[in-house]
Amino acid sequence: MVSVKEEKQVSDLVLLQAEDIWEALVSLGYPGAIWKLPHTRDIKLLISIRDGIKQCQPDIEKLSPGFMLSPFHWEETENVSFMEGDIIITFSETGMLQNIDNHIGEEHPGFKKLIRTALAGIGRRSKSEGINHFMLPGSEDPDARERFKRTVELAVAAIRQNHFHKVVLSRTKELDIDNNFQPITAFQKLAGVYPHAFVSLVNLPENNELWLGATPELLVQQKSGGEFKTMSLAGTQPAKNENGVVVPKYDIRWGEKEIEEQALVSRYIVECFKKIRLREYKETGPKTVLAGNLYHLRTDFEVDSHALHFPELPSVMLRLLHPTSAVCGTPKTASLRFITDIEGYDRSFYSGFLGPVQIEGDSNIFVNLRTVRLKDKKATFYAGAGITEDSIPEKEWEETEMKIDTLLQVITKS
Ligand SMILES: C=C(O[C@@H]1C=C(C(=O)O)C=C[C@H]1O)C(=O)O
Repeated sequence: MVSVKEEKQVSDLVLLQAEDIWEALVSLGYPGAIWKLPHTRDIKLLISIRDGIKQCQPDIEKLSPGFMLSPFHWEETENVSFMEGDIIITFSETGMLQNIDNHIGEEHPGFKKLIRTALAGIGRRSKSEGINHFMLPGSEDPDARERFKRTVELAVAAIRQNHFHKVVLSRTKELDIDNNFQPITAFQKLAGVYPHAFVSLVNLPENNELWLGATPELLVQQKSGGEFKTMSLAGTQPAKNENGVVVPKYDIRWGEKEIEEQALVSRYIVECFKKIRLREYKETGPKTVLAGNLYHLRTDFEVDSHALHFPELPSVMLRLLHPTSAVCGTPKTASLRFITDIEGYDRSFYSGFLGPVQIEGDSNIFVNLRTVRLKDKKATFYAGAGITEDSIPEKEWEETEMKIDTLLQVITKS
């Protein structure tokens, strides 16, 4: 028998918005992720109640519905972090609850606690206005720019000595977070502003951190109908002119450096296909694509994995692709060694991969770019730039600033 109180709870569920459930899962310490796929309207929220964050092999085609996450430093035989989709909730673009897919049953105490906490939070809903709550540091680390430029100079010298062809060097920018900053509000804002990106917010209670991002780069997509997709994305220039107006795509011209840099990523992907003797792929591009405040060059690669009777293609390719030369370099081993020795910090989940697996039969794994880690009242932004023989250190620094601005400009603007 359902009690009157419980009946009321069920009817109240429709009142719940994404932010109510997000706040509840964070306060209860459940791992979870909320995301919006490019070119879709729905927002999905996944909560892992029973097992916390598991470690497993990224066998995409064999996994149950969940959310996968890996740091940059990951080798093909290692496990990745995986959140089982105990509860998967769909919200409309405006945050209204549309569907609850509950894999643990209505009577599960964890589920009941989540709903009770979320319902109690309705009254405390945050306002989406005025989220300008990052505190810019009074004086930015004056050495950061010079340090980064020195690493670029070292990379260019190593390239000229033929140690490798390309390396992606990255850095961080750290800001203090005000107590009123709401990550979920920032997520909603990014999801509204960047329809072409994979926008996500991930709660990792074991690490006491959240990751928020709006990445333009797909690593591996596998649809239930057999469509497999990956892409090479590189080459960067600002999308707006000096007057703040977006320059139309057809007016964008690319220099030799960017064309070569992106071609190296495409070549790397083709090499991965060659390793598994896969010749039946469709290659489209390169074309100019908008990603927030930036333009990039992109080539799409598509395969029909059903026609090839190759169900394990997504996990085979994930293992071959990561880290691609869009975030690491070519050749892989030498550029990775250079990053480990010279970059001077731990990338953590930045330039790793993340995304939903087997949700309604589809898996969408992205490269974790344009991302910020929220931890201990500090926001750490991450960005990198592809270094080739022709790199100019000052321009590479500016590129990382622009990439950091993709998030910063949106989430600090009220
Ligand atoms: C490394 C990043 O971006 C990657 C590097 C790019 C480049 O070097 O031009 C462009 C897009 C991404 O593949 C980043 O956003 O931090």
